[in-house]
Amino acid sequence: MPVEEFVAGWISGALGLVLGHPFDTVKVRLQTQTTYRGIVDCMVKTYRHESLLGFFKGMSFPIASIAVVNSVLFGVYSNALLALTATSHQERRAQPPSYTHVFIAGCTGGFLQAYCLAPFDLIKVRLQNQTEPRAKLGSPPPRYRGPVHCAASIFQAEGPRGLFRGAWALTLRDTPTMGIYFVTYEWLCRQSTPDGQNPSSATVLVAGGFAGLTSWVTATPLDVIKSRMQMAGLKQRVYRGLLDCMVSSARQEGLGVFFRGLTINSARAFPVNAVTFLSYEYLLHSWG
Ligand SMILES: CN(C)C(=N)NCCC[C@H](N)C(=O)O
Repeated sequence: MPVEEFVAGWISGALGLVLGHPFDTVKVRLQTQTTYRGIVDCMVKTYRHESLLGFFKGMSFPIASIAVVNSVLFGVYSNALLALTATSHQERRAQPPSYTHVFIAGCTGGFLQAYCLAPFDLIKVRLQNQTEPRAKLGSPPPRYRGPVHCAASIFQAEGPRGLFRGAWALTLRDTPTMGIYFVTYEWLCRQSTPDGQNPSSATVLVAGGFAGLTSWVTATPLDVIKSRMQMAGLKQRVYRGLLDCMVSSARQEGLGVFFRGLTINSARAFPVNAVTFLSYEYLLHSWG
C-alpha cells in the first residue's frame, strides 16, 4: 500500500486547516448560536470580546488530529482507486479512472475519515463556542480549560460514547460529499488539461477551490445538524436523534436554518481546498 498519499494528505490538510480556522469559528458560532445578526456582527463581537485569539479557539486538536484525518481521507481515496482500477497515482493521468470509481473511492475515504474525525470535531466545536474572553482574575472560568480538559469532561460525564456525539450526522455529511469533492476536482482538472498530462498549478488551485466549494455547499444542511447535535447536552435543548434535530430546528427557525453559515463556509472552502490540493499534488509529484 503506497504510504506517500497518507503523508501528502496530512501535510496538505494542515496547511489548509490553519488558513481556514478563523472562518470555521465564525461558521460554527453562526450555526449554533442565535445571538449574532450575521457574519460581520459575529466577527466584530468575537474580536471585541476575545481579541484575534478568539478566532483560533479550538485549533490545537484539529492540528494534532489532521495527521490522522486527512491522511485517512486522501490515503483511503487513493488506495481505493488503486483497488478499483489497478492504477497508481502516477499512472492515473495516462489512464484516467471513471467518475463512478472516483465517486466510490471518495465516498469510502469520507466514510472512514468521519469516524476518525468525530471526537476531534466535537471538541473543536465545543471550544469554538466558548465565547468567554481569556480567563481574568475574578471572572468565572470557561467551562473547558482546553482540549484535554474538554475531552476528559465529556468522557467523565457521558462515557466514551459521549465523544461520538453527532458522529452519525458527520458520517452522513461526509460520505456522499467527499464523492462530490473528488469528482469535481477530477472533472475540472480533466476539462482544462490535455490528455495524459499533469494539470498546471493554476488548474489544481481552481479545481481544488471549486471541489471544496461544491462539496461544502452540499454538506451545509447536515453540517448545521451535526454542530447542533454536538452542542446539545450543554444546553437545555436535547434532541432525540438526527431527525428530531432536523425537524425541531426547521420548526423553530424555518428552512433557512439548513443554510446557516453557507456564505462563510463557501468563502473558507475555496482557499482552504485550493491550498490543500496544490500541496498534495506538489508533494506527490516531488516524491516521484
Ligand atoms: C464537504 N466536506 C466535508 C469536505 N469537502 N471535506 C473535505 C475538505 C477538507 C478540508 N480540510 C476542509 O475543511 O475544507
